[in-house]
Amino acid sequence: MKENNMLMWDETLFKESDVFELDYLPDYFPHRDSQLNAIRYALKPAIRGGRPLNCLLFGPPGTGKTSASLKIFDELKEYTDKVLTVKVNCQIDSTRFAVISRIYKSVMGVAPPASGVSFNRIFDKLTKKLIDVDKVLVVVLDDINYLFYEGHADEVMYSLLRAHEQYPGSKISVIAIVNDPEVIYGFDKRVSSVFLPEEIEFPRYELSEIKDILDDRIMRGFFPNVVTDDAKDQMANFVNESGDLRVGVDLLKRSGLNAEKRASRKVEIEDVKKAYSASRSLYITRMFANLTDHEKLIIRQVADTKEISAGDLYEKFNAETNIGYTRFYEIINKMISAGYVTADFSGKGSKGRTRIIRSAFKKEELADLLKEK
Ligand SMILES: Nc1ncnc2c1ncn2[C@@H]1O[C@H](COP(=O)(O)OP(=O)(O)OP(=O)(O)O)[C@@H](O)[C@H]1O
Repeated sequence: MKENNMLMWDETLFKESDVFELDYLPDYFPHRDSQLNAIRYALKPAIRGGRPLNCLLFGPPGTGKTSASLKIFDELKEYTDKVLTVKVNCQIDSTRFAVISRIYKSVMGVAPPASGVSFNRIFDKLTKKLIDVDKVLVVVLDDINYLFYEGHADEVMYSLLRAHEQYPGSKISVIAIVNDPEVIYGFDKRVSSVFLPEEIEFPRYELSEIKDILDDRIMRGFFPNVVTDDAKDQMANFVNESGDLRVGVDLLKRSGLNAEKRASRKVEIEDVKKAYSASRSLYITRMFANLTDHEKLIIRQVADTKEISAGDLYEKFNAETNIGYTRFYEIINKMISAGYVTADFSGKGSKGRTRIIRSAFKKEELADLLKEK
């Protein structure tokens, strides 16, 4: 009898669609043991009621920084009730008042009044509560770079990290999450002298690691044998272009939905290819939002050409910004290590070997983002 490859109306390929949601915290969290151990070590003093060490988790997008901290929070809560944990998404809460309101709400169980009350009043109530109940507070400031844009980073960090000076007995520590570790050089001295974080790097995942993580998600999320081997390989190769696991999780979901749309019982390579442009544009939009204006300009200048020598690019960049060679090289090297541009040596240059820079993005992929600038 011929196998029925068509899906009935009430059938689905998804066994557990929650595992493809971005806030899903996976049980299986491989290839991050050293990072998880480093966070455990930093938070250990909290178990004895002490103030934990501060941490700086850094690495490219989608490398598990947020998930790793949340997993350790879960572990910690199983161990002790001495610790309160809060995650603040600084892209959403990007002012001192917003950050403290978020923490207040989590600790007190109610939001502070939206107006007519000062930061100091709220902070005062919050810290007194922590002292009263004798709890340690660990705050994750996710995407902390967003606090710098309007100049709130120092005030937020200062308030949290020096709280014990004003309120003896309060114990607050911070886990700052960021793509680019250079962010710590942006803090003012009063903050950097107390932040002194454990720096924990989250490197890009390798292809074999991506495959391993995606396989586990497929096993949990889809019914058996739904995703073909070709489709799996295609997905892993796509994710490997950016190294961003978030693209992978999104790709799995969209590919499954594409297959269902065709009423197919299998997720095939065509479903993955069709899904990829939406998943990739999600990645590019997020990547772009995290760049400084100078970095955006370089990305645009490289994408405008098929390829450009490093010297010519410097001249174009310098003409618009007046920025010198050393800083230009720092920015370009950062863009290379993030994988946003590539650099190959060519034998051609008039002064010997020259670096040829190419964009990792097509001009069209950036067009909408660049229009906003
Ligand atoms: N080692 C891993 N095992 C399983 N899933 C992972 C792993 N690393 C990342 N993921 C998944 O990838 C997605 C992105 O992870 P996460 O948000 O923790 O990354 P991030 O480094 O904090 O990203 P960003 O810098 O963009 O905020 C999540 O859905 C997460 O479940």
